[in-house]
Amino acid sequence: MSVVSLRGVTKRYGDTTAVDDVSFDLHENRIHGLLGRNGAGKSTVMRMLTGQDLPTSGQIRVVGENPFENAGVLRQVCFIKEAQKYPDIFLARHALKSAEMIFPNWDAEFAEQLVDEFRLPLKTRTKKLSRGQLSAVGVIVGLASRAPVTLFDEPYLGLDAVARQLFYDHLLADYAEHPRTVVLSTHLIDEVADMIEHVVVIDRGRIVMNDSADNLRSQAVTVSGPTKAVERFAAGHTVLHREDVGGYARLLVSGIPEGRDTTSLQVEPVSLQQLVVRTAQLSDSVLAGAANGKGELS
Ligand SMILES: Nc1ncnc2c1ncn2[C@@H]1O[C@H](COP(=O)(O)OP(=O)(O)OP(=O)(O)O)[C@@H](O)[C@H]1O
Repeated sequence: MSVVSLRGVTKRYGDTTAVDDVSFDLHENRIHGLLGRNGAGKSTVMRMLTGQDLPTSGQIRVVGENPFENAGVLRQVCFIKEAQKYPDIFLARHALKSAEMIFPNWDAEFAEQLVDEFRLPLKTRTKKLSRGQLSAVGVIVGLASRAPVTLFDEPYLGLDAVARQLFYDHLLADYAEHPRTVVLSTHLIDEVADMIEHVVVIDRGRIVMNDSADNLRSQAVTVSGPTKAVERFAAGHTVLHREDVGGYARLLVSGIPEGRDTTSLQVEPVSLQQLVVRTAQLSDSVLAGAANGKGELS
C-alpha cells in the first residue's frame, strides 16, 4: 500500500527548478533510501512531504491527504534533518519533551535508553550541544516517536562512527518490532545499503531510479578480465563505468548478459553505492553529450 504519493510534482524557486515533474510512491512499512548528489532535490521533496513547503504544481498525498497545514497528517510524520534549530532557551530535555507532546506513539522508556547510549547531556542548552550531540537529539526523536512516516534527512552527519552504528542497529531492531515507513536520505550509501529495501534516486530534480534494492542489485554486474573477452561479455549492454589497465578492463554493466562465455572473466555483484554513483555519472555524460549535439555516449 502506498503511504506517500507524488504525482507530477514540480517545485521552482525563482529560476531554479529544484524538483521537476516527479511522480513516485513510498510503500507502507518499508525502509526507503532517497539518494542523489548535492542539490539534486532530496530535501525539497522531504520538505514538501512534511508540509513545510508547497509544490509549485502537482499533487502530494501523505497517508491519503494533502500534508500542508494538516495537523492530523503531521502528527503521523516525523521529519529529522541536520542542524535542527530549537528555541534558544531549550535544554536538550525540552527538545525531547516537546517531541513527546507531538507524537502519539512516543516511547519514553526507549527515549531514555537512547539518551544513555548516545550519552546525551539532557541539562545542556541545545545551542551549546556539540554537532554530534545535536544530531543525537534528532536521531533519538526520530526513533522514539515511532511515527508511521519517519524521514531522516542526513541527520547524523555529526555522529561519530560508533554513534552512527548505534543509530542503524536501533533503527533496524525497532523497525522489526514496530514496522513503519522510513525514508533515509544520505550520502553514506555503503553504510545504509543493507537496511534499504527500496531505492529512489533523484538527479537534477528528476527521478532516475525507483526500484527495490534487490532488483537494482540483480540488474548489474562488474566484469573484469582481458579486454576483448570483457567486451564480448558486455556486448549489447549499457556500460555504466569502464576502467582500462594494459590489456585488461573492468566494466560495470547494466543488465546481466545471459549465456556468455565467462572463461578468464571475473563476474561480481555490484554494490548499491557503485550503482548509484555510476548511474549519476552516466546521466551527467548523457546530458553533456546532448549539450554537445552528440546525444549519445561515446
Ligand atoms: N529555499 C530555496 N530557495 C532557492 N533555491 C533553493 C531553495 N531550496 C533549495 N533550493 C535549490 O533547489 C535545488 C535542490 O536543493 P535541495 O536542498 O533539495 O538538494 P539536496 O538533494 O537535498 O542536496 P544536498 O544533498 O546537498 O543536501 C538546489 O539547486 C538548491 O539550490
